[in-house]
Amino acid sequence: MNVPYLDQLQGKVDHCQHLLADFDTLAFLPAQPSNEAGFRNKAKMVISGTTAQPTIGILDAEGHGVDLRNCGVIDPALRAMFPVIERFIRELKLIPYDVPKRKGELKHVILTLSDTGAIMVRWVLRTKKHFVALRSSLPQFVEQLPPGSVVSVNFLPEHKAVLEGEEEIILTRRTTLQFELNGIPMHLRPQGFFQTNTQIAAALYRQAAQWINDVNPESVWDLYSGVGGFALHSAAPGRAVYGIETSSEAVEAAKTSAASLGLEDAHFMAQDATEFALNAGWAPDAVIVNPPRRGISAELSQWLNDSDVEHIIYSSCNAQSLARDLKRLSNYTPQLARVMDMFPQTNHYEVIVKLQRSAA
Ligand SMILES: C[S@@+](CC[C@H](N)C(=O)[O-])C[C@H]1O[C@@H](n2cnc3c(N)ncnc32)[C@H](O)[C@@H]1O
Repeated sequence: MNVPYLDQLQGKVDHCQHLLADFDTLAFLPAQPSNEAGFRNKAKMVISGTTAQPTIGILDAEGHGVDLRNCGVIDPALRAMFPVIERFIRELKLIPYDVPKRKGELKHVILTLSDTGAIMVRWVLRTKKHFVALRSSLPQFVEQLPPGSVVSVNFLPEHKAVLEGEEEIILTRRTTLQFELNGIPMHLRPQGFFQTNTQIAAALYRQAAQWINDVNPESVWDLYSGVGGFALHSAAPGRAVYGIETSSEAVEAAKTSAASLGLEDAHFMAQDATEFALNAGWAPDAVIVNPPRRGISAELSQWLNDSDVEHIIYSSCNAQSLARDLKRLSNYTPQLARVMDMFPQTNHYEVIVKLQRSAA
């Protein structure tokens, strides 16, 4: 922060070029800039303090609440929700969880904003104590939300430094937050992953779709597919697309999008990406991978390296694991890369790389 935006962006390009310097075939396209403020479509807020005076933000080193309602990277439409959240905490007498004392009920509020303006609000509670109050006040709460919004309650009974638990109850009749990126409808269920910067997510999917269409494969695997952004953008008549993702919630959301687009040759499966590839018994013409920060497994790199896959698109949020994985993909030539600034005001960025199998 406090670094002029274009200097931030250049710093990320320099960092990425440095990490990928061994690949002398690689050309960098101009980086994709983002809005430098208000770009985050997700606010993961810790609730602390008291019922009368809750803090909405993060915890300090001693576990006490620090208010971050005015954080400039959060979309203003989400920031506008914080007074509503505060009012409901007071009116329903919700007791914020006190981390040092391990007491209280309301741990977090997780908000996601769609490009349509609709919001998903997830209340993360320790126990069911406040559940009835939240459910009974749903009509009044929904009145404060934009049309198309979704409200749920998540239970995190353990005293753990994680954001959410496994059990989730959706309170609204609507169960998915709907986005529309590049004209493609996408659905997000409460526990599915969605890229945190909608503007850059749309640019990322456009870039991948352009590279896929340039080489026009008959079959594409989208590994680590989340709610299906890459697969849905890669679909075309005469082309089969397969999205593989461990979160069954995300897979269900991707299937809903594919059905609404009438895509008959788009298939989404809840499975480990490595297991899927190693047991598929066939290889597609192109593979897109977009793994978590740890990158792809050594087994998946090995399988890809020995496969008949002609093109790989690797979208990474960690250029360090990307550099390691590109080294393992020694039978492929990295051709093009583009830094996509998913996370302005931080050192983080997304980078997308196009590879082609090297001539034998
Ligand atoms: C960086 S996100 C990318 C999601 C998606 N491609 C998108 O654009 O939103 C990584 C995804 O990988 C999923 N994931 C994590 N480990 C996995 C594994 N072993 N096999 C398949 N998917 C996995 C996560 O649930 C998450 O949705």
